Amino acid sequence: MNGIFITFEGPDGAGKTTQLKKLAEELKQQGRDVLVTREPGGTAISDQIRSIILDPVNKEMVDQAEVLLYAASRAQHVHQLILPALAAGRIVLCDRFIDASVAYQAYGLGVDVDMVKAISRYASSGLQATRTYILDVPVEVSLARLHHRAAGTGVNAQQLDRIEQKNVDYHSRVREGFHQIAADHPERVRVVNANRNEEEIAKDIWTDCNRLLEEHISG
Ligand SMILES: Nc1ncnc2c1ncn2[C@@H]1O[C@H](COP(=O)(O)OP(=O)(O)OP(=O)(O)O)[C@@H](O)[C@H]1O
Ligand SMILES: Cc1cn([C@H]2C[C@H](O)[C@@H](COP(=O)(O)O)O2)c(=O)[nH]c1=O
Repeated sequence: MNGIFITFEGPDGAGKTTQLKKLAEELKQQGRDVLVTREPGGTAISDQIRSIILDPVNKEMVDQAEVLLYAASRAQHVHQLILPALAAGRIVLCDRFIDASVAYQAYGLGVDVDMVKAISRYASSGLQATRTYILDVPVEVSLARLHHRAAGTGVNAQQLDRIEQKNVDYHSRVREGFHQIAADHPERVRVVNANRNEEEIAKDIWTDCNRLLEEHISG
């Protein structure tokens, strides 16, 4: 694996996609070969699984099915898209990865953490991110951003996806999960205060990413 795998994590509406796009633009301006992708999704099969997972109609989905569907989507994504891109030396920027399963399914739903990690490891054949940016904001802020974005596109609260519609307690547990992940993996994870304006956040990520790229080249 010659490429670099960078993931963006954080609660729904924290601003991950906004920051991922900004970083992708900066890297492309440097002439780097960048692949932007997301989970669940990234391939045709993974996107079909995404539709099932997030469809608000599927309210009766049991926790086991949810864990396995995210893992199935990830398995296809990793093997069909991410690993070949990394083997070709590309920089892969992924909107969510295994940490999301740990935060949402383990901490959010209460599924056993080691079980979620083991299933994720199997799905991804042990692939780990080189660097993970966790965008951290209070839950009220991320949910307000989410609703504001939805309103801007004419989407009402009932039309939010199945996970976004979960209650504040659930989203608070997810945020705690991300904090625990950061504490467990200080070498890989950078927590970014996302309760600031977009440019300040982007500057911090860019500074860290540049350092990472230099280490990668010299190492
Ligand atoms: N720093 C910021 N300050 C205020 N608003 C922001 C900031 N960053 C992003 N937003 C806005 O918040 C909304 C959510 O941003 P974005 O889609 O990037 O979040 P996300 O974390 O990718 O969401 P999701 O979890 O649903 O994928 C958008 O309307 C975006 O324009
Ligand atoms: C990978 C992954 C994602 N989720 C959740 C997190 C979000 O609520 C949705 C994805 O929607 P987004 O708008 O693309 O962020 O799915 C999860 O619960 N578990 C996972 O492994």
